[in-house]
Amino acid sequence: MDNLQSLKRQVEQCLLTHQPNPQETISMYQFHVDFYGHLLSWLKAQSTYPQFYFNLRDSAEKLCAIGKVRSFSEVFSANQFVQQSGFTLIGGLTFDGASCFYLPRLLFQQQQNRLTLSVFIDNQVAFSEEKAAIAPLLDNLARYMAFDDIHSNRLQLIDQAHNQAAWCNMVQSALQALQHTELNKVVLANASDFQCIPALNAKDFLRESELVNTHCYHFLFAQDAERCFVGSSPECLYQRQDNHLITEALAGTAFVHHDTQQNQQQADWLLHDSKNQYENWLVVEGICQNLKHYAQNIDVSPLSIKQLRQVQHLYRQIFVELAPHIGDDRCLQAIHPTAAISGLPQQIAIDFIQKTEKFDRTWYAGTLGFISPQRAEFCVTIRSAIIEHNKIRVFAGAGIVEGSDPLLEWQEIERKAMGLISLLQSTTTQ
Ligand SMILES: C=C(O[C@@H]1C=C(C(=O)O)C=C[C@H]1O)C(=O)O
Ligand SMILES: [Mg+2]
Repeated sequence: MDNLQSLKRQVEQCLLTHQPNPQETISMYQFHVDFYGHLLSWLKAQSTYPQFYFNLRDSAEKLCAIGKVRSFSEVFSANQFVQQSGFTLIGGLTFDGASCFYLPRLLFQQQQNRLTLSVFIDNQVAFSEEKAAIAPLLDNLARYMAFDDIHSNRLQLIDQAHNQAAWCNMVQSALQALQHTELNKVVLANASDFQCIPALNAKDFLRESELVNTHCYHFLFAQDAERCFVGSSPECLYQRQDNHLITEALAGTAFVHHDTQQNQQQADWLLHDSKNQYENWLVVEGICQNLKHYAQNIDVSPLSIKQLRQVQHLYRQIFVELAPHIGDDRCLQAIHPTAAISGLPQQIAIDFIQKTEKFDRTWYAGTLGFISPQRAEFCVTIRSAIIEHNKIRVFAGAGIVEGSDPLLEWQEIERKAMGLISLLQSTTTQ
C-alpha cells in the first residue's frame, strides 16, 4: 500500500478516537512513514489554502503545509506561542516587516526519505466543526498530481515597473543621495510582468527551478488559489540552533561564464573588486550593529564566493552566540531587512526605496521559514516571483553604492531575473 494511504488511515483512526482534552488548547498528532514521492507533486493535488513549501538550502530537509489552525500577525505573539506550545510555526515577514506566521492544519517534515506528518486539532472549536474542516483534507491526503513539462510554455514581457532608461534614472538619483546624504547603500529593484502561455502551474515551475537552481532555498507560499509566491533564493536570513545563530552577508555580484577559466577569472576579480567588497562589507556592518545588543559573541568569516547558475556572489558567514532568552522575534526584527536587500543606514534606505520604486515589493525581499523552540531557519525571499493565472511577475534588485554604474546594475538585475525566467522560453528580450 502507498505510504500516504497508510498515513490517511492512521489519521482517520486517530480522529475516531480523539477526545478533546480541556487542558490542551491544541492537540498535535504525529505520524511517521518512509516516503519516496515529491512533496510538490503532493501539494499540486491539494485544494486547501494557505499552502507552504520550504526546501532548505544546506540540508536534505523540506517542510510542506496546508490549512491554518492559528495565525499571528505579530512576531512577538508568534514566538510566545512557540515557546508555550512547543509547536512549529511557519510563515515570515514581507519586505515592509508585516508579519504572517501560522500553525498549519497539516505539516509535513521530510528528512531524506523519512516523513513526519503533524496534524493539529483546535480544542477551542467544537470537535464536530474541526472534523468537518479536516474531512476535505483527508480526502486528498493520499493524492498526487504528476508534474507537467514547462519547457514549451512561452513568456512574453508585457510590462516593467522600470524600463532600462527609468532604471538608470533611478540609480542616478540614488548615486546623488549617496553623495549628498548619510546614505551609504540602497538596494533598488525592478518588477517585470510576463504573460505565460499556457498558464503556469507554480508547483511545476518550482520543481523545475529546484532541478537547476541548486544550492538554494526553494519556497512557495500561496495564501489562496489566486496567486502564489515562489522562488529559489541563495540567501539565508539566519539559522538558529538553541542560542547559536548563523547569518550571512551575500552581496556583490559577477556573472557566471560557461568557460571554467573565464569563470575563475570573474571570481578572482570579484574577490578583489573594491566596489563589490564594500557592497558586501556594509551588509556585515548592518547585521553586526543590529545584533550586538542581543549577542554574547560575533565572528565574521573571511570572504568567499557563492557560485550559482547565472551569477556568483561575495559571501561571508556570521556566527553569533545569542545572549540568554533572545527569541526569534528579536532575531527577526534585528536582522530583517538586511543591507543586502534594503541598504544602510537601514531606515534612510527603506525611505528612499519607498519613495523611488514604482511597485510594491510585498513578499519580494521579505523572509520565509519556520520557528520551533530549539531551532529556526529563514531565507531571504529574493530570486522570486508571483504567479497569478497566466501572469508571472519576476523581481530582481541590486545594491547601489558609490561607484555603481547604472547600466552594469541593469545587467546585474536582468541576469538575476534569468535564474527564473530561463526556466521558460522567453519570446521577448529587452
Ligand atoms: C536584491 C537582490 O540580491 C541581492 C543583491 C546583490 C548585489 O547587489 O550584488 C547580491 C545578492 C543579494 O544580496 C536580488 O536578487 O533581488
Ligand atoms: Mg551588486
